[in-house]
Amino acid sequence: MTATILDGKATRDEIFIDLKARVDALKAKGITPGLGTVLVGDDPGSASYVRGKHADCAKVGINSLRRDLPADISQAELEAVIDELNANPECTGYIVQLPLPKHLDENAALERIDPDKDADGLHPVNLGRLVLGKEATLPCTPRGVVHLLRRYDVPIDGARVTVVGRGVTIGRPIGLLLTRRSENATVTLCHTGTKDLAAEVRRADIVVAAAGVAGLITADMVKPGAAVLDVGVSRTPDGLRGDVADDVREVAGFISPNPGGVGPLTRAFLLSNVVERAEQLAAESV
Ligand SMILES: Nc1nc(=O)c2c([nH]1)NC[C@@H]1CN(c3ccc(C(=O)N[C@@H](CCC(=O)O)C(=O)O)cc3)C=[N+]21
Repeated sequence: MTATILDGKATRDEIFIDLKARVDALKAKGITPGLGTVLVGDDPGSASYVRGKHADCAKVGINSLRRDLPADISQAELEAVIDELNANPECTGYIVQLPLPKHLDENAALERIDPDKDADGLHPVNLGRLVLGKEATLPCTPRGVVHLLRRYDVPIDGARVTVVGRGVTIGRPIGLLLTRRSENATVTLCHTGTKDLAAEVRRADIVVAAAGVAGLITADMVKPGAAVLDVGVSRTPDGLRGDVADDVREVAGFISPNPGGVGPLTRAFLLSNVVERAEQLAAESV
């Protein structure tokens, strides 16, 4: 058996068609959504991700607000830029690109973002609202995972999901989405303290690999027919590698590759969060 590919780029293109129509409708009412990015320093990887986000904005008609800051900026200077975006009516939502240089206090910076402008959905207020089941801006990568599964009709209700990795962008929050009544999955969260990772992965109908360890998930660990989403990424001497070994596609029923899987959807849902916020503001102003 060869797995069906969960195609993140094709799915992203579908989402963009919908977003573009919604942005056009907002523009007809005199509202143009704007996505801000705050990039500190000149890490080539981070710069390339930020470029990608602005290229996506251009595709759907969202304005871009770029704030590119030198690596040696002080905490106070960074927070002044955050305050400016919080106050700027052109900015519907924004992100502070992570990681920040080590001398800066990342949590203090993230908490200073206006929760209503938190396009990542990673502000403590939004994560707290998600835990409480209140309306919240949802984190982009978990939204991407759920959307990709639904797009390819992978059953989620009642499924056993094993998540590998406890990072803030995906591992921690994805269980909060997948265990809502609307998804109804049973989720196990594995990490470096897990005693028998292979056994936990082998029981899963859906595996979300987000550990950032190249090739961690091997074919012998995967239940035949399972859906395997490769979300982790590592820089290796051979280039960028995902968490999922190549031969898993001979066992899995569905696989989301990396690159070309969840990554493009993370970016699409960043824009989606901005468009949703602009629609809320438009509804409030009538
Ligand atoms: N505040 C913040 N929010 C983030 O969401 C955030 C961040 N900081 N810091 C870094 C990570 C990484 N990340 C990626 C998003 C999309 C791709 C992506 O689209 N990748 C393409 C390949 C790269 C490309 O085509 O440019 C793919 O998987 O096919 C990758 C990585 C978001 N992050």
